[in-house]
Amino acid sequence: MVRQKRSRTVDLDFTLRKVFGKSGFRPVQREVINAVLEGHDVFLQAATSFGKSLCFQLPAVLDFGITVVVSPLLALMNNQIAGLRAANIKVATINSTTTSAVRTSILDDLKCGHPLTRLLYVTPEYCAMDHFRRILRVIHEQRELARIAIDEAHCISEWGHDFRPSFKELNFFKKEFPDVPIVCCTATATQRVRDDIITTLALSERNLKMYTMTTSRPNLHYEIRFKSDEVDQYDDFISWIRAVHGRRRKDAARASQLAMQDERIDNVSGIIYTLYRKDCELLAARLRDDGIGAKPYHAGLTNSDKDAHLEGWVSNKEGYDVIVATTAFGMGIDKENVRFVVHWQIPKSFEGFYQEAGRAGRDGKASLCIMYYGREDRDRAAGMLARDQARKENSKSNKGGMGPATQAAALGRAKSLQSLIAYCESTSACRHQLICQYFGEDITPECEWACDWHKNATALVKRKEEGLASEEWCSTQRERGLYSVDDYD
Ligand SMILES: Nc1ncnc2c1ncn2[C@@H]1O[C@H](COP(=O)(O)OP(=O)(O)OP(=O)(O)O)[C@@H](O)[C@H]1O
Repeated sequence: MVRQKRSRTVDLDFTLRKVFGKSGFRPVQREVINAVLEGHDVFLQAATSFGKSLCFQLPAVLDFGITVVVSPLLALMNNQIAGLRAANIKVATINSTTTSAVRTSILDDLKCGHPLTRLLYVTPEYCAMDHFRRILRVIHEQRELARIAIDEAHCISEWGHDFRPSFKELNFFKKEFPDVPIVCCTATATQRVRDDIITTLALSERNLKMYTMTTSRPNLHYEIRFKSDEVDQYDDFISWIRAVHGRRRKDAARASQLAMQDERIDNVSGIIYTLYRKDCELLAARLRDDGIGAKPYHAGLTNSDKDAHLEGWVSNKEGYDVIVATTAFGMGIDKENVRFVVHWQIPKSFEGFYQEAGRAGRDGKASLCIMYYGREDRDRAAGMLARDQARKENSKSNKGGMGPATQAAALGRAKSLQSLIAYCESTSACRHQLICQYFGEDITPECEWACDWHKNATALVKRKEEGLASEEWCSTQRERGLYSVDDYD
């Protein structure tokens, strides 16, 4: 049911400034926020760093009742919660790291039916728990369940059909509380994924407002650096980062500006993504040996190490300039001054690549996204995907055969990697254009020399010829089983 429209311009602008400390809305944010406040279900797809979170956070502060935010990753929850707490917003999270005393006090607040908590961050798995559902019913009876926000909503389609089935069970919300609006936010959804999310959540077209904006990020400079197993790309990277530090040091005006802002010359904040945990540790250690403040981040670290590394990096602490991470550190992480994102190998999906590269340049300043691409790594990534797929097919939950949605998701994953390979191998189109094309956008995105093709297409062709192993070589190596892979995550 659409709520009656009321004049709230003053409230919106006031809350934006006073609570969130922002001077104005970005394009389309106001429109989306109004739709949310009017009680529509909202599907918001927009580029990384667009400011999608504000579209459910501001209504949560302004409106009455509680907003339940379903979020897939702990790092992402913690990152958003830290920002909200800094703005004095009453926010809570219940997840595997919440202590029992804190959990009890949050649950006490919820159980009364009139919670003081404005935003509650939970995982989809927690939403599937009976005791939590009982509490939600109490809050709903008191008409205090304002809305459900599903952050990174593409996970419903990417993960819900196999390894995190609780995403699929989020259909519980519309079944039990059809009058409670749902807001879905994502930066990465193809048409198939959008349709899948809407069907899974049972969002009705009558009350649904769709906002699909461009994925283009003109301030990101995309570049492929071709490599083969024969060459250690470390030398290339370390020369590059040292050159960046050197330029900052040599430029007297820049150096004194940094000194005045109490910033270090070598605080060039960045992320390096690797597919394997062992690379993560080794690379971070190697960088530290070479004087670069680098820390690892992967699922095998203790929670306290992960928190310390994330916190040090976010606060620009010395020794924490570069995070070397697996995909455990990706979606949604928001830090404004990330000047580079490097993919040490090709990731397993186009969406993953776009999400991870999207951590760069969130302050709107030019930032570099480098991918080291080798055909041997391509074959390893394909091998991983095939192995993941075989595991899923053999898993208990698929004993009766894979359903059509599960099959479509599997096909989607294979297509995604194929498209990313085509992106890396391409020497005949703008990288921004290729990204938009993948997400189904029929536009020519802005690219002011912001990709390797636009910078020098001839040099790109040459670098590819010189840098990659030949297909013949890769196929013989494949036949000999040389690209089998270790465990990763
Ligand atoms: N109107 C605004 N004015 C200034 N800054 C804003 C505004 N709206 C959002 N931001 C800031 O933009 C940054 C990115 O916002 P947010 O994290 O919500 O991005 P997102 O769209 O969810 O991106 P991603 O999909 O990459 O997670 C945040 O630091 C946020 O505070």
